[in-house]
Amino acid sequence: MTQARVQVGGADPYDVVIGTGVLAELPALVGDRARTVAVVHAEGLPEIARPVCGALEEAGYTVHALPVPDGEAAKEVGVLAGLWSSFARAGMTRTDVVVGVGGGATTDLAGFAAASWLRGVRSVLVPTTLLGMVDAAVGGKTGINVPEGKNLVGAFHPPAGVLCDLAALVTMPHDDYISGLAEIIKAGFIADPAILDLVEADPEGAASPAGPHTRELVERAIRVKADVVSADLKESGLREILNYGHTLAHAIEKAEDYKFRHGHAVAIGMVYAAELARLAGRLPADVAERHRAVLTSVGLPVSYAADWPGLRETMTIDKKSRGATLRFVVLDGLAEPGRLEGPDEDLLAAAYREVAR
Ligand SMILES: NC(=O)c1ccc[n+]([C@@H]2O[C@H](COP(=O)([O-])OP(=O)(O)OC[C@H]3O[C@@H](n4cnc5c(N)ncnc54)[C@H](O)[C@@H]3O)[C@@H](O)[C@H]2O)c1
Ligand SMILES: O=C(O)C(=O)C[C@@H](O)[C@H](O)[C@H](O)COP(=O)(O)O
Ligand SMILES: [Zn+2]
Repeated sequence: MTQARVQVGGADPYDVVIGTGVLAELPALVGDRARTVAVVHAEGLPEIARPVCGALEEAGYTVHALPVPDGEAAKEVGVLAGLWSSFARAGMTRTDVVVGVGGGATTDLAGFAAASWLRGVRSVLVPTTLLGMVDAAVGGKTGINVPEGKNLVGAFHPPAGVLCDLAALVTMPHDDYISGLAEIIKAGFIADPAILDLVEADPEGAASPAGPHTRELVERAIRVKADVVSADLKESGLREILNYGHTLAHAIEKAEDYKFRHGHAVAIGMVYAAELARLAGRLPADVAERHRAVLTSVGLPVSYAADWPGLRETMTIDKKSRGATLRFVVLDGLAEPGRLEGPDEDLLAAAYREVAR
């Protein structure tokens, strides 16, 4: 299978390589200044880390495989502190490299460990989930959760490269695969409606790594993300569009003690954002309804009913807020993202009723 390459621009450009056999590029990305490489991976997935460690050992590096808890449990300060200790014991210097292998939670943690160790060492990311490939590993957002909220501690620290081996997707649990589709569909609504057409034409195919359009969906979503972060790495404006649906999503994840899949929360959050825009008279009803239809067609949730005051309170600390002003990414039409600033409380609650019904 041929490989595709998407360049991410900015001060330190890098490539996202998509295909099979991509690990052959790993030693070149780690580079010849490094001696030691820390390979951070989920403890339940040693088989995923093995070829990565093997490729590095064969290239002559001293490799330390560092298992961390599976999934979201990795994004905790105690786990990060454990990695710092491991880096110290491994004698990791500024020319050494961190490689993150796994889902978005693992690469978010590994990226932040690299960003914070010695004030920043090189990282290379090898995402092994759909969500990791199309979103988490691309763009340089790294971080961990704290009890007060999702991703509240982190850094912008772009990797030196991202290697997406599509063969990894076949072992993914179905619900985690579907979770990744939510971010692909997000890319469709904010920038590339051809994604929505592909999913709608064959929802069953879209929901499987063996589907006929998997590669195209992955590539299109990566291109959307790469274009945006190339223009605005540090989220001073444009990059906020990638946060579509995330204001409520992150509040749901916190309310569910981070046990709710990220993409599932984003699906509900996008329906909420669409309802906000519809009720504000900015988005036609059929586009709002299209959110429900396309998300439901692949098995994603579109409703959620829990304590509204609690969710509302959590949303206050969203990173897009400025002072006391809550700000949402909304759509004024398909692929026409805008902002809704300081919506009144009645509107916020009314949109939530549409999600909770
Ligand atoms: N940094 C960013 O820009 C960004 C963007 C989107 C999401 N995220 C973050 O990404 C995380 C979600 O990522 P995710 O959906 O990959 O979840 P995840 O990292 O929790 O992985 C989901 C599950 O899949 C398992 N897994 C990973 N690869 C596998 C494979 N090939 N085969 C079988 N099982 C495999 C993992 O062990 C885990 O149990 C969230 O923390 C979210 O906040 C970050
Ligand atoms: O890359 C971005 O920018 C995004 O917002 C992508 C999101 O899908 C992702 O979940 C991100 O981690 C959320 O960022 P946060 O700044 O709201 O924590
Ligand atoms: Zn997300």
